[in-house]
Amino acid sequence: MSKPTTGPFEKTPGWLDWYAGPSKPQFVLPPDSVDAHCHVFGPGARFPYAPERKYTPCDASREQLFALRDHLGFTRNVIVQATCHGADNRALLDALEHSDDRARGVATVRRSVTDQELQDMHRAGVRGVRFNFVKRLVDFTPKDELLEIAARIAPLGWHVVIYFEAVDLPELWDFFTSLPTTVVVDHMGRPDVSKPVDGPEFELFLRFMREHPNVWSKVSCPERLSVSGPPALDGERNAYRDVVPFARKVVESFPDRVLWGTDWPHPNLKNHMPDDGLLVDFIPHIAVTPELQRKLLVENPNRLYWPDEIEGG
Ligand SMILES: O=C(O)/C=C(\CC(=O)C(=O)O)C(=O)O
Repeated sequence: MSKPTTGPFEKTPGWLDWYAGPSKPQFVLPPDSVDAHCHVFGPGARFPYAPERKYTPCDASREQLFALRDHLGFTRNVIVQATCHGADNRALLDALEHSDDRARGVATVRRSVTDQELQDMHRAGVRGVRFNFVKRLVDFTPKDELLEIAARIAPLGWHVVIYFEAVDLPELWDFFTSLPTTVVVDHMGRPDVSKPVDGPEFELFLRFMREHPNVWSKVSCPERLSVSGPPALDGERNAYRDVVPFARKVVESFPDRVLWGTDWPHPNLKNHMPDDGLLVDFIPHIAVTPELQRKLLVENPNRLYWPDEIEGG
């Protein structure tokens, strides 16, 4: 893979660039595996970062993303709009349009989006919108605006991706459970993994999934959630051990509603940048049988993002 660059923008101080030259995973991904959570950033010279952004990243182009996909052994990507591009989805759409139908997208839209724009996004491969509740990343959007958007994208067969911190789930519960679509949670609702896996905080998240069969979860981002590591660096193939019980619990409790993604290029990590090859080697620790691995990496994401290809779908 080529090396990270930055365009005309100045990166946020302390920004960690994505890892150039990741290792080859030891874990061989099953055929047709999908990296179901990743981003493109810019390049800023072509797709400027949004004025309202809370961070300025290092560029991460579609070519670099697709090179990583091939290097790791994935077949497809789900590219999620990141907040540094606000509701300007041009970089995302450009990536989808140049993916050979090997990528789908999750966009960010405002209530001002037109029906024509939604149709065009659908044609390009967008299949969902993301509602972000992480306060360091976005300004507050009123719930009535989000509900209006959800009602407009539901007839397209799209879903809603939600990103929030575990402590905020009680307050957001009624809103989340009123959404009319499939709801996909980013990174297991960001549990505090220094708390017990069978404690009340994570139990609330499990209850959220148990009681609401339309709720799915990405069991991604151990590098973001881990407190005690060890990091996926220097050949470590047993990384982020403190996250394993949480992700494994979700995979085993809801095998048909889980997704996994690299989260490349890993925005806003503060302490290290993982080697993405070693991150893939995290997967067999949380999906411990070939059947669970196939559901997580192949069947579930393809059912959600490429349903037309599934017989009878
Ligand atoms: O990439 C992620 O999933 C997580 C992010 C960034 C993000 O969501 C965004 O900018 O939209 C984070 O926790 O900073």
